Amino acid sequence: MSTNRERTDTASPGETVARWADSLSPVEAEEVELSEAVGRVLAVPLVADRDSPPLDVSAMDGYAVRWEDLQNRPAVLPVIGEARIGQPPLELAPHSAIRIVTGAPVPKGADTVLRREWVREHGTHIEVPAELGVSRGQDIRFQGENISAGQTVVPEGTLVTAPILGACAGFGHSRVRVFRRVRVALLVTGNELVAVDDTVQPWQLHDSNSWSLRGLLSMVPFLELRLLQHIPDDLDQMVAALTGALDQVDLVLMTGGVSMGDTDFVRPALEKIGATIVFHKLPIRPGKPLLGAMCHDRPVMGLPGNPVSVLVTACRFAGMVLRRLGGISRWQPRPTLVEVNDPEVSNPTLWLYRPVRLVEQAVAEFLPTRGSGDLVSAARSDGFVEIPPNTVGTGLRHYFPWSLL
Ligand SMILES: Nc1nc2c(c(=O)[nH]1)N[C@H]1C(S)=C(S)[C@@H](COP(=O)(O)OP(=O)(O)OC[C@H]3O[C@@H](n4cnc5c(N)ncnc54)[C@H](O)[C@@H]3O)O[C@H]1N2
Ligand code: MOO
Repeated sequence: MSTNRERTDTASPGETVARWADSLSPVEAEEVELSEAVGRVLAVPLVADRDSPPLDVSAMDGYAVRWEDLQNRPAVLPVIGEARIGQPPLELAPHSAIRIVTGAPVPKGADTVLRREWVREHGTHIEVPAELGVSRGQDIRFQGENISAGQTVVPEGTLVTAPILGACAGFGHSRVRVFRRVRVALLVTGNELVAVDDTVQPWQLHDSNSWSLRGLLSMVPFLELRLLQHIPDDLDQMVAALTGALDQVDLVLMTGGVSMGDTDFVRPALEKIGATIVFHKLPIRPGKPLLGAMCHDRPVMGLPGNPVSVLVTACRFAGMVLRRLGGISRWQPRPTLVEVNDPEVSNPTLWLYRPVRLVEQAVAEFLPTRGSGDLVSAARSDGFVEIPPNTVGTGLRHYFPWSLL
């Protein structure tokens, strides 16, 4: 009997979720102060307000000269002035030099800068040695050589990094249009769960999934965890919690209760409130019962409750949905390749996700693991690799760190 009876196409699990993510729209945009912009996602391109550099400037401390005045060497040129940083350009008369500092505007008429260590300095004049090789334009940063006014520095959909924040300031943008933060609800299901600071009986578990997910979510600067709720395995309570959450957020993440047990109420609860199930059960291990649904126009993801399944499905699949909602244009994963030495023959039908530790650049080793309940092996790992069906032996695999970004 097929264990994947609901799957009708041959798309890989990554493609199935990517298609869904692609069908979603990013959240609305808002304008924020530059001081609030790092880690947010640009909703408009960052455009240069003027040329960069805005005029020709010196790249070195030295002397601004005319290249043609250097043609008979040794050349002796009187120093007729000093070009300072933050002051408008001076004018260079023929057969003379102007002392200049790094970043100062190149005087009108000058086309070359001589570094001071290349010439003999005599206070009122400089001597340019015969043996010096200088090209026209030497050590000048030309107006607009980085970018011209009106051109795009980075497109919309880019996460604002430190250099982008700097570029915003450099181009005079004191306020930035970004996508508003993605609002997320985390609904953790299970009667067996107790809080981390509660007494735990042998048949109970401390809720670790909400903490694993909070760890991942807290590293995403463009989201806001609006709601975190523990729900018992009860259909009515799950319906009520889901309905409440959907009113407040852009994405609902649920853990547990999504498999075949009689008390696995995630799917029945979603169906009861009119959700469309986009997929349920993907050919992956761990995390096979993963569920994606649309409810009240909002995506809901049911992550299988086992602790490693939650982490893997969040990083590999929920991350795509989150990045898409957040407005990131390159929301598809961009995993690096690592070499692994796989002692096993992989599964003929399932995509496997195995915790690994990076041992050197682009090389990873598998950690012993007892499967999807083994949070210890995940805690000792740096991330995981994806092993497609029927992939055997040593080779390059896609590596995903424990991250939603
Ligand atoms: N008959 C079948 N049974 C199961 C199948 C199947 O295909 N047929 N799939 C298995 C797979 S694979 C997974 S994964 C699990 C996922 O099931 P659920 O999403 O319904 O998860 P639960 O049953 O609620 O929990 C599974 C496991 O994880 C522990 N858990 C749950 N939540 C937390 C939490 N917040 N913190 C720590 N630990 C948690 C829970 O106690 C269970 O031990 O289903 C298999 N069964
Ligand atoms: O897919 Mo489950 O996560 O194997 O235990």
